[in-house]
Formats: sequence, C-alpha cells, structure tokens
Amino acid sequence: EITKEQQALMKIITDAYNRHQIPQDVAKKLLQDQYSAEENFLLLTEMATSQVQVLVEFTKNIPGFLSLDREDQIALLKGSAVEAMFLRSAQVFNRKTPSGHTEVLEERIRKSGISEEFITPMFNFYKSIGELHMVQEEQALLTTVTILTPDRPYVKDQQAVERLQETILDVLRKLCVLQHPQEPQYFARLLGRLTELRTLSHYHTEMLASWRMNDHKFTPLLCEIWDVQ
Ligand SMILES: CC(C)c1onc(-c2c(Cl)cccc2Cl)c1COc1ccc(-c2ccc3nc(C(=O)O)ccc3c2)cc1
Repeated sequence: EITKEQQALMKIITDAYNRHQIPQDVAKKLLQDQYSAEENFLLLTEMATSQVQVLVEFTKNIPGFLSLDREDQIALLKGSAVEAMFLRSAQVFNRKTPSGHTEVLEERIRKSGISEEFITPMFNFYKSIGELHMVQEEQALLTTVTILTPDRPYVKDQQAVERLQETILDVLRKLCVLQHPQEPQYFARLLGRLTELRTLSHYHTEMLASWRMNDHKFTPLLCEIWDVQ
C-alpha cells in the first residue's frame, strides 16, 4: 500500500536521520568523571549545541524543505529544535544496546539545575516514547513531522509547510499500519506524543529562564535558536 515514491521518500529521510548523529567524540564526553551541577550543565550545553548543528544538516535533507521560503525554514528550525532534541535524546534513553551514555546522560540531566517539576514530565515522556518501540523509520518520520509543523511562530506560508507535513504524515500512517498490525491505534498514539512534546517545549522555556536567573551561559548557536541573551 506504500507507493514506490513513498518508499523512496522514507529511505531518503531515514538515511539522513541515521547519517546525522552527534559525533562520537562529543557523545563520549558524557563519560568523563566530573559530576558537579556546573560540569553537567556545560556538558549538556555542548550536547545540545552539537545536536542543533546535526538537526540543521538533517533538515536540509527533507525533500521540499529547501524550497520553502528562507525565513520560514529558520522559523521551523527555531520552533522545533527543542522538540526534535527531546525525540533524539529519547532514542538515546531507549536504545537496545546500552551505549553507556544512557545512564550518564540521565544522571547529568537530573543534576544540572533543572527543577524537579520539569524532570518528572521529562522522564515520563522518555518512558512513554520507549513504550512505543518505534522502528528507526518511524523515529525519522516523526522527527520530520515535528519539524514540518505549520503553526510555529512567524511562519508566513503555512500552507506550503502543511503540504509537506501531510506528505510525511501519509507515509508515517501507512508505515504504522505495516509495522504494528495488531495495534490499529498506534499511529494515533504516535501523534499523541507530539502533543506531549509541545507541553515539554513550554516547560523548556521556563527551564531556560531559571538557568539564566542563575547566570548560566549558553553558546551563540543556542542563543540564536532559543532567542535568549
Ligand atoms: C543547553 C542544555 C543545558 C540543554 O537545555 N535543554 C536541554 C534539553 C534537555 Cl536537558 C532534554 C531534552 C531536550 C533539551 Cl533541548 C539541554 C540538553 O539538551 C540535550 C540535547 C541532546 C542530547 C543528546 C543527543 C544525542 C545523543 N547521542 C548520543 C549517542 O551516543 O549517539 C549520546 C548522547 C546524546 C545526547 C543531550 C542533551
């Protein structure tokens, strides 16, 4: 039922998603042995900065994205970066092969100056993503659907973004039916995660504000994408 061109589209996006990962030498830094709140914040800032660079490169591979209005491309990246990073870090937490990064990443997030009121929903989200047992194609397409959200702030041509998103949603819906035949509502559950991501994105804005109150510094790229400083 998935057409040839939908297969091709899925392959392009999944290959790009797998190709664009945080460099292993950056990820390895999580394993170093300082665990102060300061050190954890600095490491997480480095992870996020590297992840944003990876995200920008991945987005260029989404068919049709570079044909969008240039300012809309920026608006989509700024509006979806946090959500895309929640999805990517969720995959790290729910990886089959324990890469050793999972425990240390959790430890560093829990001890980086984030207040408990955000830690709980954050790790509930990670758990709920894990329970979906997404295949890598679903992860790649779900991230793409998140990036191609038409109603981000400052997007001018929402219709153009909607057309692209609908194309991806159609493939994702068919893939879910194929991958989870015993669970007809699986696609709906996936889309429910996108709603949870929006909530986390709002929490994130408050997380940033509280870090800034304690005079935490971000990198120029993160300041740019999150409109801080
Ligand atoms: C600026 C920092 C402090 C920040 O602010 N909010 C969040 C934040 C938080 Cl704390 C949670 C969710 C989203 C955001 Cl933006 C963060 C840290 O964001 C992260 C982004 C990505 C990763 C990440 C991504 C991929 C990885 N891949 C591997 C691998 O082995 O391939 C290993 C580690 C990885 C780490 C970790 C934290």
